[in-house]
Amino acid sequence: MQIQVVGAGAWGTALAIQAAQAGHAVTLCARSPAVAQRLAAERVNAAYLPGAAFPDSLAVAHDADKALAKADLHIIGTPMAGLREALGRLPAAASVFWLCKGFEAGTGRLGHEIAREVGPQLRVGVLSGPSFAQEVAAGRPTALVAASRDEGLAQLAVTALHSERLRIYTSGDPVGVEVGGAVKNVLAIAVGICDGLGQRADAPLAPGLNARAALITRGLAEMMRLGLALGAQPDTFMGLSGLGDLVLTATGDLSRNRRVGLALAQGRSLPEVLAELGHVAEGVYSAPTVLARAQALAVDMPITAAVVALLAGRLTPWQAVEQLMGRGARAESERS
Ligand SMILES: NC(=O)c1ccc[n+]([C@@H]2O[C@H](COP(=O)([O-])OP(=O)(O)OC[C@H]3O[C@@H](n4cnc5c(N)ncnc54)[C@H](O)[C@@H]3O)[C@@H](O)[C@H]2O)c1
Ligand SMILES: O=P(O)(O)OC[C@H](O)CO
Repeated sequence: MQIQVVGAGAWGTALAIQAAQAGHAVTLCARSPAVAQRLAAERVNAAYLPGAAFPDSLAVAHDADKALAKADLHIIGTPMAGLREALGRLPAAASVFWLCKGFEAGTGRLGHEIAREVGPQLRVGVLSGPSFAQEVAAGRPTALVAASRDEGLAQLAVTALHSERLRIYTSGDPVGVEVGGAVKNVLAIAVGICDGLGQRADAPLAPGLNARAALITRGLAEMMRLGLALGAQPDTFMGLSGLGDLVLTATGDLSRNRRVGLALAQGRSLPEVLAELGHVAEGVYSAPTVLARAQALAVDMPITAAVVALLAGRLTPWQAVEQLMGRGARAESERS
């Protein structure tokens, strides 16, 4: 297969390497000609994925390269903020998967909603699941889910990427997979804040491991409530893109979203933390849109609401703990 990967960040680069190792003709497209030139010369993406050498079969190009219109499969590895533009540049009936996890800031759209607006004839799907780019690039065992309403397209992702090191499961519920990927990032910030407070020597009454487990579990309940209101299937949230990715991102220190939360708990400012991160932390940009969509559907998301207020500087980490712990009692299984 001819595969085009647009977006040469950590994740786009890792999957381009995987697909090339699986024997496909892969072109990794960087945003600027200068970056494309550097990647082609150095054969490694030192800025975003150091240490992962490019296989010989991996070509590098600049986005505008016309030859890329011929690809059998397009993979968009930009952050959510670049998805609309990247979709808009594809041929009308192209087959495409995106890797970004979030709601579009401003419009509040999920990827499949953007695709419906930008390219109604596109064959579309989302690839998600618990996956740190560094581990995938190093060939460490990983499982992902390729979700599309077009079963043939989901199988195309299997053909492109499935291997002994990277299992690709299929799903017919792109809405559930997208909601899981977007909301887990916000929850990972919350768990990072919780764990960060727990690490502070000056805080004997800080939240600990019990609180972390409670946040993950009640966060999953929030994710499901929003997903069901948006038309997702409940089982999806127990799968790789729901519970699986939530556990990985909330507890794994490779997570950028978790690291944002850990740093905020140490009293650092958000702009300072983001400047140091050097990579995208989608939860920061998605949190307000997750909350806005939840509110429009009368879905209660108290953890998300606390993260939004905290990121906006309206709440301190300690006040967020007090606010969440001070809520009235309720049944565990309440659906709204
Ligand atoms: N890194 C991971 O482990 C991982 C795993 C699974 C999913 N994801 C998701 O994949 C997406 C990309 O993440 P990443 O880790 O590769 O990001 P990254 O921060 O490593 O790289 C981002 C890349 O996108 C480019 N970029 C930034 N803004 C852009 C825009 N508006 N339009 C086009 N390109 C833009 C940057 O130049 C850079 O090449 C995110 O939505 C992330 O949540 C990441
Ligand atoms: O580093 P994060 O927090 O963006 O998470 C990366 C992946 O989404 C984990 O599956």
